[in-house]
Amino acid sequence: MSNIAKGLEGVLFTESKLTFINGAEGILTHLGIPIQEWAEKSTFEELSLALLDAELPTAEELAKFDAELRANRSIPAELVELIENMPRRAHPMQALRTAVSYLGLLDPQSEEVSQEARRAISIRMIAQFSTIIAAIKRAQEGQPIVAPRQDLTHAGNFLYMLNGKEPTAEQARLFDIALILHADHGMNASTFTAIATSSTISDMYSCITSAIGALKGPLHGGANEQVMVMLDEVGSPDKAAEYITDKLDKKEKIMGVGHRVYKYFDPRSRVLRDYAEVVANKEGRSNYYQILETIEKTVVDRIGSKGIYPNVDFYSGTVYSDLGISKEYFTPIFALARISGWCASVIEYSRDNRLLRPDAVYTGLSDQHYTELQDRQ
Ligand SMILES: CC(=O)SCCNC(=O)CCNC(=O)[C@H](O)C(C)(C)COP(=O)(O)OP(=O)(O)OC[C@H]1O[C@@H](n2cnc3c(N)ncnc32)[C@H](O)[C@@H]1OP(=O)(O)O
Ligand SMILES: O=C([O-])CC(=O)C(=O)O
Repeated sequence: MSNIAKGLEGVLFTESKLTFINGAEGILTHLGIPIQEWAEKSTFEELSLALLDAELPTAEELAKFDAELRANRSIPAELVELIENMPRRAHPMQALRTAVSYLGLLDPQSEEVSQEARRAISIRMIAQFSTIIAAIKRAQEGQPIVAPRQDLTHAGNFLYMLNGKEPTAEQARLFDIALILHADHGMNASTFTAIATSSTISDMYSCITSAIGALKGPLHGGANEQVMVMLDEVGSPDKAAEYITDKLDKKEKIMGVGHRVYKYFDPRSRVLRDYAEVVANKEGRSNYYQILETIEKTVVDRIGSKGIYPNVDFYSGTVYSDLGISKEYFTPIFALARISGWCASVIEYSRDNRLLRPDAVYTGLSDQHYTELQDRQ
């Protein structure tokens, strides 16, 4: 009987210097630095550069990178036109997948796979993801697309393009922290997908388009949207415990809890919970937070012993809601942050590439012969 690692659980397929996770204790570090410190002291721009180069940048390197990001925010007019003409009913993740694939068609460097080209394309994609996602939202809502500004931070400019008005410094910083928390997470399904694509020596746009497809599913990045669906279904805090108990009795999954690696609190969920609480204390928005608190308690009491605790997707939506972002855009926002981790991981793996090609235990028939169609039952 062969040993099958179902879901590749626990399989080590490469080495990485970027991200360390201790799932039993709920520890996450990038370049050895705890995620809480990145969230408190850094910026999305700095973490993105640190991941791309696998080292902490100097002030000069960061300033150069930041300037490159700002200079590359605009997207080609052909892509704006495509976004404006996309079907309104499309989910924004479908739209993002198509837009990124199209961006690859428009980039004359897209087929280059040297490390230098991969890095240059990564910088452009990190810069342009925010413009694409904001444009998709504006177009889907029938509003004019807002051109990027160079004088705002990455997070501030995204909120500006999304809402058509400049965010406060507090809003921009809150969003920056959310981006930091989502930027990278080891060999998660979408990063693995990006690496699997790059391992055939395919181009960056193909890697990232495949990663977007993997992130979209509700067992991965799509869970943040589903948490909001659940909150709306629950409706009020007094109904939350019964709702969860009922779901667990029926052996249904609760969205935003459980994780392949964390068997304790995902540290990112703790940071987001603190911000969600701040948001909750603002007038009129406490309902969601109170429902989440009750769900967390009910889940941990009932199945915490199985290692089921809130993950990063549990509290993020309440923070985004406060920034005026509707739930269909929660997963695109995840992609807006994870683009850095995807690009950095592809670059890291490509340095010493080996084709990814696992195997399956064959359980089908043997010693068969072809039966003519008319002779089959
Ligand atoms: C950014 C991210 O990708 S974070 C994850 C986002 N996804 C979600 O929030 C979706 C909800 N969560 C899940 O579906 C799962 O926890 C996953 C897919 C994330 C991880 O799943 P796995 O590692 O395959 O865990 P597995 O399915 O083996 O679960 C172990 C046990 O916990 C239970 N369990 C796991 N997650 C949940 C959940 N969300 N709700 C209820 N029970 C759960 C399983 O039913 C199983 O119980 P059993 O041993 O009695 O059969
Ligand atoms: O690591 C995982 O499997 C999922 C996750 O939390 C992430 O991608 O942020």
